[in-house]
Amino acid sequence: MRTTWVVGNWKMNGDLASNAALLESVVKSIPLSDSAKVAVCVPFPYLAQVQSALSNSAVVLGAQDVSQFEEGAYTGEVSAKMLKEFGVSLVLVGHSERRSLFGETDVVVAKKAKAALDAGLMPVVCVGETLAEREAGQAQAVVLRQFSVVANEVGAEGLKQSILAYEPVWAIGTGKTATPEQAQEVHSWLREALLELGAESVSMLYGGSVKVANAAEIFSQADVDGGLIGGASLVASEFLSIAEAAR
Ligand SMILES: O=C[C@H](O)COP(=O)(O)O
Repeated sequence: MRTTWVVGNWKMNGDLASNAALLESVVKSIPLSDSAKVAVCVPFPYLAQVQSALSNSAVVLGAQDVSQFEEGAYTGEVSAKMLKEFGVSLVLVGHSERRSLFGETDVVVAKKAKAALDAGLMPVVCVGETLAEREAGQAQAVVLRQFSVVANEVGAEGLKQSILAYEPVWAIGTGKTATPEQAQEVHSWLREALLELGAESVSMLYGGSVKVANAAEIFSQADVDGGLIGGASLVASEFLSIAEAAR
């Protein structure tokens, strides 16, 4: 039985006042026992604020990145152990913005997933092709390469403690969503790869311009187990309606 997740990624947005208002609306509307799990991945400086706002709620606290290193002279880095101390349960690794803007390679992403797992965090491993790669017919090769580097690092047991997220780079923040069929096709490639490793129960999310209008149809695809939501996670009513669509 796969778990359905709706994970909000605030990216580099928010401030103390708007976070408080957003969380108040989200927390009061998410039932303590829910068929879909809801999480928010927030910027590091707000972890303490959000941890406190989410106490006694079913909403799970997540971060957007984690260091591949455990501890030491790594200026600017935040370790998995530090995230744990603030009640973080899951962490995004390999988001396309980290890969393209901050030079994270497949190997670095895999090490981050391993560091998260070693500290007892659930990595949300993001994969996805660019428009140029899709147009060159390379989507399958790219996504499976990104997946397999992580799989080799963490093994089947590590994958079973992880979530996968397929985010076509061309659909992120562009308003251009993959069609439900395009999303399902990529998810089916990944599901097959998971099956070969005996890890087919891993939840797989779709991300990229998910909105209230398209969420239900995307989530109804056979291999889609919810969504990774960027822009729409900053508006309580939209995020809550998307969570509703996942139930
Ligand atoms: O992590 C979330 C994704 O990058 C999707 O962002 P978006 O919903 O704003 O397109």
